Amino acid sequence: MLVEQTTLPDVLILTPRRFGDARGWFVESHSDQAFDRAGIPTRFVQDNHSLSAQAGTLRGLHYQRPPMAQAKLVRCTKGAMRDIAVDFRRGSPHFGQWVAVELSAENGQQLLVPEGFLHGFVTLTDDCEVQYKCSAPYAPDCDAGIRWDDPTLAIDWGVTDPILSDKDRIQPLWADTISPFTVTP
Ligand SMILES: Cc1cn([C@H]2C[C@H](O)[C@@H](COP(=O)(O)OP(=O)(O)O[C@H]3O[C@H](C)C(=O)[C@H](O)[C@H]3O)O2)c(=O)[nH]c1=O
Repeated sequence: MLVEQTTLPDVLILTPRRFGDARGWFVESHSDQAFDRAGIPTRFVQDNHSLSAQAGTLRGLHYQRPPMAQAKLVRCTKGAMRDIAVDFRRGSPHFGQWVAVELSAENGQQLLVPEGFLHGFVTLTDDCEVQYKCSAPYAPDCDAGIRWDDPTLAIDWGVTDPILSDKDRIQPLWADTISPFTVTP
C-alpha cells in the first residue's frame, strides 16, 4: 500500500496495490495488517456507503463531537469526487487549513481523515458512489457540521451552486463554533 502525505501532514492518501490480469483487477481495499505495516493505528467499526445521483452534490462539512469523534477512510467506488478535509483541532499549526484530493473509482486512492477534522465531498460525476470506514459508530447526538461555503475557510469546491441536504444548507459558521478538538503541537 502506497502512503502519501498531503499538505495537512495527518491526512494521508493511501493507494492499495491493484493486481491486474486479463479479467480485470483485484485489490485488498482495506487491511489492518497493511495499516500495521504502515504504522497507522486507526481501526474501524462501521462502513458507510452513499450514492449521489447528480454531479455537483455536496455532502459536508461534517464531524462527530467527542466522545464519538470519527476518523474516516474514504474511497470512491463509482465515478469521481473531490474530497475535502479541514483541520479542526485547536493548537494545530494547520488549524483551519483544508486539503482537497480527487478520489475516483479509476485512481483507487483513499483519503484517511483523522479524528478532529471536518470532512466533506462534492461529486464530479453522476451516480457517484462513496464508501468510507469510520472509527466510531454513528451518534446522531454528536453529529455536527460547518457551512460548506464558510467565508473563513474559503474552500475551493470547484462548484458554486451545489446540491445540498436541508441540514447542510444551515450548518453553523466556523467563526461561531468552538472546536471540541485540541492537539498539542
Ligand atoms: C452518517 C450516517 C447517517 N445515517 C442516516 C441519517 C440520515 O437519515 C441519513 C442521511 O444522513 P446524512 O444526511 O447525515 O448523510 P450525509 O450527508 O451523506 O453525511 C455523511 O457524509 C459526510 C461526507 C460525512 O463525512 C459523514 O460521514 C456523514 O455526515 O442516513 C446513518 O444511519 N448512519 C450514519 O452513519
